[in-house]
Amino acid sequence: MAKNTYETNPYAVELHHISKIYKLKKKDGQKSNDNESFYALRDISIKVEKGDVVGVLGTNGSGKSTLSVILAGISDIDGGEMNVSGEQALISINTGLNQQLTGLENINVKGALMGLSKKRIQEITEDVIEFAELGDFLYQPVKKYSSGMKSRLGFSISLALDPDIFIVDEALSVGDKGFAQKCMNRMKKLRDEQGKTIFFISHALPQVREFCKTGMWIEGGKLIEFGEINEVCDHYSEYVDKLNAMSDKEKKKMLNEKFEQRIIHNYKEGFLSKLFTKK
Ligand SMILES: Nc1ncnc2c1ncn2[C@@H]1O[C@H](COP(=O)(O)OP(=O)(O)OP(=O)(O)O)[C@@H](O)[C@H]1O
Repeated sequence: MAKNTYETNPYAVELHHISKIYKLKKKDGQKSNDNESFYALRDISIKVEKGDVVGVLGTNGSGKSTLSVILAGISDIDGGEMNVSGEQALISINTGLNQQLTGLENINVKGALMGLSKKRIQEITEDVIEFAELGDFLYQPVKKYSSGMKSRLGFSISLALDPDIFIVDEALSVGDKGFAQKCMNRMKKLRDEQGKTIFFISHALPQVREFCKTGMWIEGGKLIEFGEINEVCDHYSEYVDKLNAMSDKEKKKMLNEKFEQRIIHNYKEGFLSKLFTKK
């Protein structure tokens, strides 16, 4: 369903009514024919111009990571249409590294999977060695890495692969301050000197305001606002302040209501594709 178009298209990413559905585990006593599923994302449409830097906001469980794997082409959508112009790379805490392989082997596997030449893989390896600053840990299996070290490796590999579209999902939150700053400086260069398209998923609002041009706020799997970054951040902050002012009882009630609204009873495979996908 995801198309990759390289022609002179002003948009890096176009989402037309996309939805993502997860199956819910059966509750005790639930009948086997009561097929319940859950909207992780529902009917989201946006157009992101090439070179835009989009800050993705939303409270826990709102659907940001689900969106990141969809944008990266790792996860399929269940309805709607997605057009992507260019190569994408996801940088996240779960970086998709093979835990059994060493850091160096991971670079080789990634390069080989992408069909790169030996020479290109060698260049990428040198870039990763320089940027990640992992020293001899590169010869150790990734399962022996700390989460910050995995983030260093994942970030460095994605940078070296030089994609057109970066999707950065909370990746800086586990790195130490020095490395996070180094990554931020590099991302600013990608934005200002190379005109890369970046999706930046983060709960760090001051950083989002400073770095991004456009804001995308999702809540309960739905798109609430897509627009100028400071406006979207202001509205999102007001919402978070209101949530914080609620009593525990009110919060619980609201969370349960949000959850209920996302449930699809008697879900039938493929019904969304029929509803939303343009023929
Ligand atoms: N593989 C899965 N199977 C079932 N449900 C899932 C799966 N992955 C995510 N979900 C659910 O989908 C919803 C969206 O999750 P997602 O991880 O995208 O949220 P998020 O906005 O990234 O949250 P956070 O800020 O906590 O990282 C959540 O309710 C989550 O429980």
